[in-house]
Amino acid sequence: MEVLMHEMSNGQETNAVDTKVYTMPKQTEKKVENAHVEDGRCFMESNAVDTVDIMFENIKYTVSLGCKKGQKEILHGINGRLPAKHLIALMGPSGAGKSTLLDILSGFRTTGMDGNIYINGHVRHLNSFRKCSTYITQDDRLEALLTVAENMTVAADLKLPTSTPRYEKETIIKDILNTLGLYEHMNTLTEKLSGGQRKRLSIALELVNNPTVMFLDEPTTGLDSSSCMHVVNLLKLLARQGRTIVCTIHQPSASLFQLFDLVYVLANGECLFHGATTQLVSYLENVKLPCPVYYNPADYVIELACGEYGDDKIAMLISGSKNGKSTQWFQNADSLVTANNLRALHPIKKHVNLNGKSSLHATSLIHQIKILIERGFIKSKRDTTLTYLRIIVNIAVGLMLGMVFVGAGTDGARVLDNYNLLFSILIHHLMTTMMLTVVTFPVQMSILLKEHFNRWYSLKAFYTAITVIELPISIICCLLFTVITYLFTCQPLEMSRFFMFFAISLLVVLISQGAGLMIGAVCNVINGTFVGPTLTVPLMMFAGFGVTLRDIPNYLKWGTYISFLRYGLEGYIGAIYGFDRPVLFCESNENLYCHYRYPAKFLSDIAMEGNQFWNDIVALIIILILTRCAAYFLLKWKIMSVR
Ligand SMILES: Nc1ncnc2c1ncn2[C@@H]1O[C@H](COP(=O)(O)OP(=O)(O)OP(=O)(O)O)[C@@H](O)[C@H]1O
Repeated sequence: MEVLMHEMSNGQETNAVDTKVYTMPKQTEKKVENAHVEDGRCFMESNAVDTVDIMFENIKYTVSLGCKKGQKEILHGINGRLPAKHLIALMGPSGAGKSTLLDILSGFRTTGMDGNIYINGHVRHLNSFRKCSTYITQDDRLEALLTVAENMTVAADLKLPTSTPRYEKETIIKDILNTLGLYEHMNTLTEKLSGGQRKRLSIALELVNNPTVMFLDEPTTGLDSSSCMHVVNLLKLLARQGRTIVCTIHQPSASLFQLFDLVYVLANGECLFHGATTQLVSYLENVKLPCPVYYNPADYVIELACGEYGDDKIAMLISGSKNGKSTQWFQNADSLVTANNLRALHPIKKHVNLNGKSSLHATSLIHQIKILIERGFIKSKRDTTLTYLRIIVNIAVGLMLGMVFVGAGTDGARVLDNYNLLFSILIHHLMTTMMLTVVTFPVQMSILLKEHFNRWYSLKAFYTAITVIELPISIICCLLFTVITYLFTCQPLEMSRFFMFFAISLLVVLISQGAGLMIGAVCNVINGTFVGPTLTVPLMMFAGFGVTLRDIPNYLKWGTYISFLRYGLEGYIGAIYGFDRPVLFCESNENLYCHYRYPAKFLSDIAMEGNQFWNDIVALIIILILTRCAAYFLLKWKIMSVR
């Protein structure tokens, strides 16, 4: 990995292309409480950082409020400067626009945005910027069933080039965990970590590829004061190492506030103050709104921003900061590097392909799939709900159906019972698989959004991996269920019929998963649990449940062609009663009239043909491909739409 290193010594920066060991300046090291810095060295000593200075000008952000409701401007032409090696706080009351600004600066949101963002004096090129930046969301979107070390290894395997030797990856992981005080929790499952540890793990994961710019949305929310100090101290340490660190924060205590180098105060999408934390009190005096003695300036400025002292005060602050344009209140305002000088210091590297998307990820598609599959299998092994419960439910329901419909498969007098059984089997496969996906996918979706944005892997890799991971467990559950119901209910003991039956079941399971993914990609859990079962009713009707296919009105016939349950049912009927099945033995009423002794009679009554099996298989395969493709494109759309 070819990177430029900025060696720092006591705040002075010199460019160096070598990989010299960076020793923390003793003063800084002392200040950073609890930071685990081994022998005064830190993990990024060999992963040099090219510093990034961010400027933004006249940023406006507008959202559409929906059909005929017009638009709403959330950010109103704000400006600012986020210099390298600074820890910057975005502050403001709830709804001020902090998260929106963070999303825009990080490139997470692009639609509806107007204005200019410059990176080291150059107009921001989003893909290039994303390569050197990372976004840590407020909620910790972590793989709960992996240990800290496993999570870190996955991150290293995905975010570092495949050419990086294993020992180097391990050294990086160890150093990061040491620095963030997580080394002793390496083998702890992530779900067992405390809130503060989880927050630190979120940061640790994103540090693996040594990003130059870090955006953090409320990293201290939900933490006690000591954990808050710990996290912010760590961020300060990381900033001192050459990074630009921007985080939103609600209302910091005085001690927490003074840890930040710069603060950017927002109210109603406008800037009230942009400058050094140490300058806030002077600024307030300057605009004739002096901070009361013994008052936390952070609290006071938030009260002003909330309008507690009148809206005219907000207007005074906006004009005092020139809506963020003024850099007068920076610590060394005169020594700020101009845009021209920044451009000269950081010329665009000739080898950088600004239009290329190919190098957005550090590893190849195949490698990403491999790592994600490995991660998926570890999760499946540990997830008793998803894996063991699925197996148990399939065995239990299989046994129940088997006992209720025992012997129905051979008895000519119970053909209708058997027909109901086949329907029940279809509904079981549909509901258990689809609803499981609908309920569990949103959790995966939130992790996907974070990891995909932070360039861990492509959507193709994620989608391929989840498809592959599901396959073995789906096959096992489906096989167990099929064997139990097939044997208990005495379906024809012919290998070919059994496998035909199993093939139909498996295809229905896989299609139901695809349908669950489609719903899960678009809906949240609540909407999904409503939409899923609601959609099954027409699917059942079009399959011939309660109404024979012949009796469905012509204008609704199209439904029978798209209902995969129809092909499933027809396939089952073909496997059980088709292919010239001999005359059935009427066990329960041997001496009486047995209406469906001849399978052909039954097929004619339900308006199905017994020889359609292969057509049904082809139709199911086509529907499977279509649902899987649709789920992929819906996921892609979802990812784009949240931005
Ligand atoms: N898509 C949207 N549609 C309508 N309004 C939106 C949308 N996104 C954000 N807003 C509004 O923009 C304003 C700023 O939201 P934002 O989440 O940035 O605030 P915030 O300062 O981060 O608040 P908090 O601290 O409570 O998270 C809020 O009033 C919010 O309701």
